[in-house]
Amino acid sequence: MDDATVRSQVRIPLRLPDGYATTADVFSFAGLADAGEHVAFGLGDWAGARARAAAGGPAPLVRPHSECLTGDAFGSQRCDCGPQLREALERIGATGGFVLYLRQEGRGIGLYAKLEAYALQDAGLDTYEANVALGHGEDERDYTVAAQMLRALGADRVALLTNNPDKASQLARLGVTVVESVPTGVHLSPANGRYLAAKVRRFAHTLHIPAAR
Ligand SMILES: Nc1nc2c(ncn2[C@@H]2O[C@H](COP(=O)(O)OP(=O)(O)OP(=O)(O)O)[C@@H](O)[C@H]2O)c(=O)[nH]1
Ligand SMILES: [Zn+2]
Repeated sequence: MDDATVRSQVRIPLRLPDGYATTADVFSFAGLADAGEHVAFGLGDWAGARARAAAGGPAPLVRPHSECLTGDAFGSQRCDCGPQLREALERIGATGGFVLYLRQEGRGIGLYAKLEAYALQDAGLDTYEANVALGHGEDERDYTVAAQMLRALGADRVALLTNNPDKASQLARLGVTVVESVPTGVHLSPANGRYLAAKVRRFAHTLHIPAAR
């Protein structure tokens, strides 16, 4: 795996629709393994958290978040992406760390294919079967760029904010020291129950979904 470098760093004040406000240092990169414009958001005292980790202290909290236009920007209820991103900004802001915003829309198949996969789910397939019916893998994400970004940021010993064991195992294989995986909250909506259940059943996500009443 080749090294990437930080290409630019700029400060952006953030205010979310619910009023939550914070400031992020947003990083771009040169030399990433694919052509995506992946960005890292340094939140809270990320520099202090990084320095403490380098001195053998606790590892900074990092969320590798795969892009979901419908959920992250438009509040789609079909998934849990928007609330997970919101949760990550606040939790990582409190402790200092990074959100890696990975341009892996639709678990790597792209936005148009994800919308087609939604239509197949409306016809009865689960989220993974729908990908396969479209000729894709169940989950096409490769986290090489996430490992490159962490190395470029000087933060390759991390606590991961995720329920997805594949993120932790791929990053560990890529040389990142994953001290622990910290689960996110469960963000159930009227329309995402089957989707969350499929993630638990098929890909061993560490989500404890309350039983339906
Ligand atoms: N193909 C496909 N992609 C989906 C569907 N629903 C959501 N996604 C995508 O799945 C990805 C979810 O990303 P994350 O929230 O980072 O990852 P995760 O695997 O759920 O793991 P966590 O870290 O626990 O949230 C995004 O890229 C979404 O666009 C779906 O039904 N089909
Ligand atoms: Zn989503």
